[in-house]
Amino acid sequence: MRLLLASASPRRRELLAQLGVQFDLESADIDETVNVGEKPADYVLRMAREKAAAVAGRHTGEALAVLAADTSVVIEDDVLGKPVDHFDGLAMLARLSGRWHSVMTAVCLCCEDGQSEEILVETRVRFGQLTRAQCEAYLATDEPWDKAGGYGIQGLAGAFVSSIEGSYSNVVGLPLHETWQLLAAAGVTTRLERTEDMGGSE
Ligand SMILES: Cc1cn([C@H]2C[C@H](O)[C@@H](COP(=O)(O)OP(=O)(O)OP(=O)(O)O)O2)c(=O)[nH]c1=O
Repeated sequence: MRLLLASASPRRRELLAQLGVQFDLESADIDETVNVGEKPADYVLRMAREKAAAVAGRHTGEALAVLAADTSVVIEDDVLGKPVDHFDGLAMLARLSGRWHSVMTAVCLCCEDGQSEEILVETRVRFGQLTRAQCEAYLATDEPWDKAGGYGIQGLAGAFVSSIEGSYSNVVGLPLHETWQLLAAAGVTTRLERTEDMGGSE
């Protein structure tokens, strides 16, 4: 079955490729506004579902599965999306400094029969105490702007992280273990289900 990744995120593309699965890319353009009173977990699940549905809707009747995901940084039940400007980015880093927060990624897989499966994965992340100068130095790079919470654990901001509990790939945008399980349950084979190359490496 053909697999489409409904994403413009280079991180998601790289993570899905890590599973050794064949896929094509098509980005979904949806409204990412948080509804009034909406819980963070409900929000990320809705976003992943809407991204998958937007792309699946362009391919009705075709034999394919659509995978989409959404990642948000959550602190005190507030969803931190991508910073809109310097002050927003500074406020986010100041809020995360010296504290634990959650990174939630929801993954939705829409199959050709109209069925969809969703998962929500939460990783706890703690930042060490950051000075204003360190935050400013980070904001002077191009890392924060396309990332939830205004940081990328896979880049310079990896140095901000003093502890992590849970999946690392989930923070980067796609929880590999859970996505593998979701794909396998839907019959989408990854490199880990193929045995034809085994046995020749002694
Ligand atoms: C917290 C964190 C987020 N991120 C990224 C993952 C996501 O790409 C982005 C969160 O925004 P998303 O809206 O989840 O994704 P996106 O807009 O980049 O891509 P698309 O919707 O097309 O799939 O933040 C990191 O790369 N590293 C991190 O440490």
